[in-house]
Amino acid sequence: MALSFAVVASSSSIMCKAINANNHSHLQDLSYIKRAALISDKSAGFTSPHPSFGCVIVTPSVEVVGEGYLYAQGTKPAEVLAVEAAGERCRGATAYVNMEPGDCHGDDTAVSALVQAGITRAVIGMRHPLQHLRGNAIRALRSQGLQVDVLGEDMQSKLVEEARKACLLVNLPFVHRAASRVPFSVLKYAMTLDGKIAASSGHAAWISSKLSRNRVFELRGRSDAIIVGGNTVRRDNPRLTARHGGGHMPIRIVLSQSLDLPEEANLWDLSDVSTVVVTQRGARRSFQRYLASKGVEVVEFDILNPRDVMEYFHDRGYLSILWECGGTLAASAISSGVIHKVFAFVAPKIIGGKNAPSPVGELGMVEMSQALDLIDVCFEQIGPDMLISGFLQPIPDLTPTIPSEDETFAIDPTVAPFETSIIFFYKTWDLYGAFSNFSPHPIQMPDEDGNYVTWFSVEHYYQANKFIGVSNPLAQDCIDKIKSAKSPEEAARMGRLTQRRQPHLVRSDWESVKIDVMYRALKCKFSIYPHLNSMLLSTAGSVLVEASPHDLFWGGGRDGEGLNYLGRLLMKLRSEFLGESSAASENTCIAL
Ligand SMILES: NC(=O)C1=CN([C@@H]2O[C@H](COP(=O)(O)OP(=O)(O)OC[C@H]3O[C@@H](n4cnc5c(N)ncnc54)[C@H](OP(=O)(O)O)[C@@H]3O)[C@@H](O)[C@H]2O)C=CC1
Ligand SMILES: Nc1c(N[C@@H]2O[C@H](COP(=O)(O)O)[C@@H](O)[C@H]2O)[nH]c(=O)[nH]c1=O
Repeated sequence: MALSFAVVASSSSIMCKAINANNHSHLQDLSYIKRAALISDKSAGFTSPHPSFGCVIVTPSVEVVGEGYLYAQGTKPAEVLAVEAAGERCRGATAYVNMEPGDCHGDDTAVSALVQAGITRAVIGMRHPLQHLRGNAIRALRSQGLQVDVLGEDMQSKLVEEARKACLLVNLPFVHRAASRVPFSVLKYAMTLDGKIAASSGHAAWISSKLSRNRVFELRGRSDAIIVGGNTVRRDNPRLTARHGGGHMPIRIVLSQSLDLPEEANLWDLSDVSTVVVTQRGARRSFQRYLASKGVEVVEFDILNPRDVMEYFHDRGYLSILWECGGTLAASAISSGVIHKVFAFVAPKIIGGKNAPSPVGELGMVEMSQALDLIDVCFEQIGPDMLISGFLQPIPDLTPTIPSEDETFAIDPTVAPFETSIIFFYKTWDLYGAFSNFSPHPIQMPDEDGNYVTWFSVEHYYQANKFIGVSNPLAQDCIDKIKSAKSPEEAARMGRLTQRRQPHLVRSDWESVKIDVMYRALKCKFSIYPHLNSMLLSTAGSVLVEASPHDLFWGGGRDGEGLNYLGRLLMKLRSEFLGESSAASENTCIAL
């Protein structure tokens, strides 16, 4: 009897231990997934726009041996960096990633890095939000024998939901991109305790404290664009730059129907970053020309409403927008349903004033029951101010809009999508992202002395070529900087900024040679990567269009008014590849 009791006792304690151990490892899993989400956010504010990926590698003895995060599109994937850091200790280890790797370029760098390193288990915070990538990496990892646990699918609990939410939040702009046709938008304002965003004179500098305004610089640095209305430009003459030291600068957008804007304004100074003025078709044409002469881009709309404007910027690839307008435009944006989150800085000050403006103008509501309730509200004290933030709309649930793993297709040149008669491509994360100059495919091109030089992407090579052959040493400096730019986006920014600020450094024949420069770079790219070559060939019969709504030279424009030179060059190459193998003998690049 005593013996059997002892047996029962010991088997139940073994069971308890097993449950505790399971629970413990479950909690560990969640803490490492949260860590992956946290580190994935490290690149926010440095480059844009791109999704955030983080990877943490943990050994069976529960030691973190490698971590990595994606710095920008086109840089080393988080998984590769983490595997490199962990080295041999990857064998038998678990990789935690906040989001399923999304290999949009026809290769499978992230997946193969994990497989080849000997990782045996992967825990994934969420499936990739984009339909054409969703499930691919999970399937590939499983087919290579890894145990793959996806939060919310293979692991479920209240705590799992919490960790999954951390993963969703860190990529919220990207989740929105997958779920809707407008970018993720945040309305930010600073108001006094009595709810005014300016005195009745319109004076507003400053309501919130310096500490709060520094936080605004950070918010700006995490956004792709900042929007204000015409009145704020007239009244505040804002700069709207992210001045918290280095990092990414969002573009500035002004919405003005009348275009009755000042001739001199800080926003027309483009030395740090560009400005786009969005207006009603036909408004003050002479002022439009004036702005254009200063390099300010003007975009016309038939009817200027926030939803159309947001759809346009979505098509331009913007993921997140910060609205820093006054109450008039804020009300219009909220009514149009394009604002997703609010950041309200409340300063302990009272200014009074019957006509002093408030953060949100007329919404047409008459009863408190109509008020919009914020979701997931947070309160944070910043110096003397209180920051209240919350969502106006729930986080999109992608599940119903995205087919299951089995329904999605791999990028396979033989299947239906390539049969459409017009194939649009633009951002690297899109289905045909590998056609973009920004896709991370290094090329080797001969320099002026015929020596082969490696460029991280076609965009790096193209931007650097603007300054080649110019005797000024600053031009060579610029080439060197572009060459070592960490991402194609950074290379583009450097090249465009130098061209704008120091036009004398641009080679005099640039306009006449740029198409050829691009052609040679593309030819190299599509010659040396067999999977890109077959993807290009598989589009035979379709028109290729770079779906840039604003680049009217390389892209197709909003309504097909663009010259689409990038699409044309790709189609020319495709004909050459299809037509003759002799083209290979003329190749000006070597295989990598
Ligand atoms: N404390 C704070 O956080 C902030 C305070 N402010 C203060 O707010 C005041 C300005 O507020 P407000 O007048 O509301 O300024 P807004 O920034 O909201 O500008 C309104 C203007 O936006 C343009 N607009 C374009 N499309 C639309 C549309 N669909 N709906 C509405 N407007 C559109 C119009 O410009 P146009 O007339 O050119 O056609 C309109 O007059 C200033 O005193 C400023 O200092 C401003 C921002 C933040
Ligand atoms: N007055 C006010 C804000 N106002 C916003 O900041 C803009 C000025 O930006 P900049 O020129 O870059 O410093 C201004 O046009 C308006 O959009 N913001 C705040 O955080 N706190 C404040 O008290």
